[in-house]
Amino acid sequence: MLDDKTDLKSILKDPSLLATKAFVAGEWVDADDGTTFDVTNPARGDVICTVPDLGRAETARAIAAAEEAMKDWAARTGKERAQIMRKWYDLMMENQDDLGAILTAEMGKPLAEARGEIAYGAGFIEWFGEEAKRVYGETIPGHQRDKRITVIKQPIGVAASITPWNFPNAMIARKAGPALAVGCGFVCRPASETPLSALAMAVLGERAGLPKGILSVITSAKASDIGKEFCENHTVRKLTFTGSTEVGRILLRQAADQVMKCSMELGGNAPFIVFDDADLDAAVEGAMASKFRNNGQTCVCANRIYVQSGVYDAFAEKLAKAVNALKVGDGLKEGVEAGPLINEDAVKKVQEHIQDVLDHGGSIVTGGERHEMGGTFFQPTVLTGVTQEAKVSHEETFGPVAPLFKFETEQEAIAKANDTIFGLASYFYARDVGRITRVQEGLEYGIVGVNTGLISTEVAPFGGVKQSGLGREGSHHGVEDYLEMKYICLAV
Ligand SMILES: NC(=O)C1=CN([C@@H]2O[C@H](COP(=O)(O)OP(=O)(O)OC[C@H]3O[C@@H](n4cnc5c(N)ncnc54)[C@H](OP(=O)(O)O)[C@@H]3O)[C@@H](O)[C@H]2O)C=CC1
Ligand SMILES: O=C(O)CCCC(=O)O
Repeated sequence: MLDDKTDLKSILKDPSLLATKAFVAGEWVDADDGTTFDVTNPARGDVICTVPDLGRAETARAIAAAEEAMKDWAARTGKERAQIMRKWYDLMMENQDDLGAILTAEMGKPLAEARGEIAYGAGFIEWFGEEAKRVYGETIPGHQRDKRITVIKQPIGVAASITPWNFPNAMIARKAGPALAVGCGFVCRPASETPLSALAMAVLGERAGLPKGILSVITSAKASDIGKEFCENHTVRKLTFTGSTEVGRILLRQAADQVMKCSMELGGNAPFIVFDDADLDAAVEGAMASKFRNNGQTCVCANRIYVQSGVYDAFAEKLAKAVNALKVGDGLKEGVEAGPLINEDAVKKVQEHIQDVLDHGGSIVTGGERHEMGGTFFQPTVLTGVTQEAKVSHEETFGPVAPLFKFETEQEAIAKANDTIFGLASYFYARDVGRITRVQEGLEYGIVGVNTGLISTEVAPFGGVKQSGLGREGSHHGVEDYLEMKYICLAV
């Protein structure tokens, strides 16, 4: 275990996984101009290491190399690609502890969660490697006697990704997985806060036998330059992004100039509804999992908790008890369940949302302040008496704040849950089968968790409706975003 003075490298079983150069066109490189930027540990505030600050020129080289490497990669059989991806999956799982420690150090989530993310991320590599063998086409009865119609699916071309800091491994894995599986080249630009997990994945990808140039990792401090290169470079055929709706809109506008295909996994504002016939203990367990996973910093975290009036007080009391039991601290230390927030801006947003609830007549049941550990640690918080006028009912808090709204009827709960521009994940707890059916059908969301707070898995299609995004990631549907359909009409 890392004590406060030990450096990260010294606790890794394989210190070579802590790569500090960028991976471009199959080479480990510095920036052309030699510049670097710091990667810091949000729990301690200290610098872990520096990485190269690449720009558009290096990104263009990575894109060109991906195009070149694709010629052979796409020509291989699905099974050949699958074998390399399986090896990559195995290496990720064999190195789960080290990858987890690197992830915790740069991002802050507790080690157990970080190891869980490695398994989750590796799962996408395994799943999509298997799918490589199942990129099926179609035959369609001809429209004239002498016509034969077939539909084949081909890799879309070079795919580029931009991903956030909250899942430094899994968000890349669920984009790289389908792209590489179907034969695309892949260039990723990890968040500037968390480049180390991406580089460690590339180390293992190289060991697994991914061909030179098929995968590049662009470390950079300034995202907008790399985003522009991705959108303006004519070799890139696909942009896949996870992050805020605001940045998603910018990228969609930029990508429009060359009519680039885009997948967008954007912000959420997940409602979590507890009906009066719910198993309350199960609902509290689900709310803890959904709300406090990654310290509230996921796009599928419960953001608004609606509780029916008959069980409101009992639920609030049980939830506050569970929240008070959470152990906050440095994620690299044993038993910690909630780490720091990613940065000071995140703390300010949490404070603003809490103050706004108080200004609208709500109250704090527990938490509400910076944690005594200082830095960006924040007390897990429960708020009651929250109304639709509060900011938290319209904006993602992205922090450990559980705001409880009261409602009376099923129709009211559905209407309030849908009263948002977002439509990613939603959750509800109930036992009446008629109610369960009506509510799951009535929620305008891409994902509905019924009597569960955990919905993430590589085997299901993850994605949102409304302004939460475009496309689906995971499941057999996940490869479609990286394929083009070609219709062939043969006269015989
Ligand atoms: N849907 C989701 O999964 C996520 C949602 N969010 C939401 O967004 C809020 C802000 O978080 P934040 O991390 O700043 O999210 P952003 O959307 O700003 O960042 C996500 C990624 O996009 C990059 N980026 C930022 N601006 C541009 C640009 N102009 N062109 C190209 N890439 C860009 C970032 O780079 P860099 O790291 O260098 O800034 C990062 O890699 C959160 O509080 C949360 O509400 C955040 C993360 C994930
Ligand atoms: O917050 C996000 O970026 C979405 C990932 C969460 C998940 O896959 O469960």
